[in-house]
Amino acid sequence: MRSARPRRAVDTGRWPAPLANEPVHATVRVPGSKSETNRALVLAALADGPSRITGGLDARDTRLMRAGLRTLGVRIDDDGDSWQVTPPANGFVGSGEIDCGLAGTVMRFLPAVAALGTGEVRFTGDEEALRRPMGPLLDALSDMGAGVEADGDTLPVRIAGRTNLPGGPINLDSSTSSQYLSAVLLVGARCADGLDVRHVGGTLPSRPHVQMTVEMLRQRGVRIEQPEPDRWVVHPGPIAARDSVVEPDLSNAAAFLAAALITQGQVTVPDWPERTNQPGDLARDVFAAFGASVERTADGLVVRGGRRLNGVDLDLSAASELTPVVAALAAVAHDTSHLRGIGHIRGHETDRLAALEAELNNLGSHTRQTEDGLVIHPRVLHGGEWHTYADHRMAHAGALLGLLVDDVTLDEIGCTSKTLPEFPLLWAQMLSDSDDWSDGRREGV
Ligand SMILES: O=C(O)C1=C[C@@H](OP(=O)(O)O)[C@@H](O)[C@H](O)C1
Ligand SMILES: C=C(OP(=O)(O)O)C(=O)O
Repeated sequence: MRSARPRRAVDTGRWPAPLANEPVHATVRVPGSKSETNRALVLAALADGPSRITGGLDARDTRLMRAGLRTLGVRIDDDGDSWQVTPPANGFVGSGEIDCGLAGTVMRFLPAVAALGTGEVRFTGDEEALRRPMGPLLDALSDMGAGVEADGDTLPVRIAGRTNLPGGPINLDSSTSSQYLSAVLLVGARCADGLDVRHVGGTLPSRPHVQMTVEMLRQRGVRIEQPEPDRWVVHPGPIAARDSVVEPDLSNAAAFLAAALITQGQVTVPDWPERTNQPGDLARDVFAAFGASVERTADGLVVRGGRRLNGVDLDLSAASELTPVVAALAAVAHDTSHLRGIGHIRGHETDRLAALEAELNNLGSHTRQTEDGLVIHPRVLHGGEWHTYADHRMAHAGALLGLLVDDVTLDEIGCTSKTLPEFPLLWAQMLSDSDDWSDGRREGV
């Protein structure tokens, strides 16, 4: 049954970033994790029966995932806050085109699913998506026995599936994105010979995301071993259907928590999980390094900004999604910051190292790219246009600086719909809660 839930209006176009008149004091509840939602959808589609997903994120990336799975023959019934996913009775029946938008999880995970089906599927996406790397995944799928046709190492690609995809031993260089590795792990159990995959090449980024894949597979009865740090063995067998509840998106939460640091205020995010594989959880350590107080309470995770923001020296390889928000904080800190281990984010929604260098410097910062990161020398910033490059996290970074710096305007806010269509609304609510809090405080004095 489809819900009659009204569609949210999505803000698009230019967006003057609101200035914080007071330290931000707010509680912000963020919707479900993109990474967990899209894994839960894929695993439900691969499972041996119907599964229900509750609290899944409803945003562009997860809509594209649902649309793509439907193209492959999966039935998804949307019932308000939860979705019932029914795998196709006779295997995936792909013939047609799947739009990946700008979603890394869609463009990497679904070709692996299509490799198990009959027919040929064409994958395409936004203009920016056509620059994101795919080569190592395409080589891996071909080594596993799928038919792969592409002009180069990027979208568009055609995948011709096989119902008895062999799988077996493969080498895969996942140093430019952990998503290739997650993609093959997700389908490994459904291959005739299972999968024995070795990561070969430079450093594997985003290890918590790989661990998220492994644990979600294990929760569904898949036998998966890691005999060496960079080798995973997935035994062939069914993936058990399982109902699941999605955690809040901690990387999206980080943008709101960072508002406490930049304004010396306090932000609470309810339902912060005790234990999680989301790399956004590393924001707790990152914010502490900047000098904030970070505390788990019965109300959620509470972050309080300190009197000054320290410069930081951080390897963000495990949690590179946090880079734009961290870079924004670093730009207004007291000392120079070094962000390392994030060369691969040149292949994210945009080249994030180049984008951050250009946009921070445009506001008066002294920021420079290195081979694998950024060096950010704080300066007094001034207003200006902040280009978002269709990148939701660039928008978060611009909004954050706009709290402190007068006259920052984002050229396009609609890109936040990728993982958080309600970003402008939640940001405005956070500020109006803060005004209420400071009015109450004044009255109370
Ligand atoms: O598997 C996932 O859900 C993700 C893995 C990471 O990709 P990279 O390894 O390409 O950084 C992360 O940045 C992305 O936002 C989501
Ligand atoms: C890199 C990101 O997204 P994607 O899933 O498209 O790779 C991100 O959300 O920061």
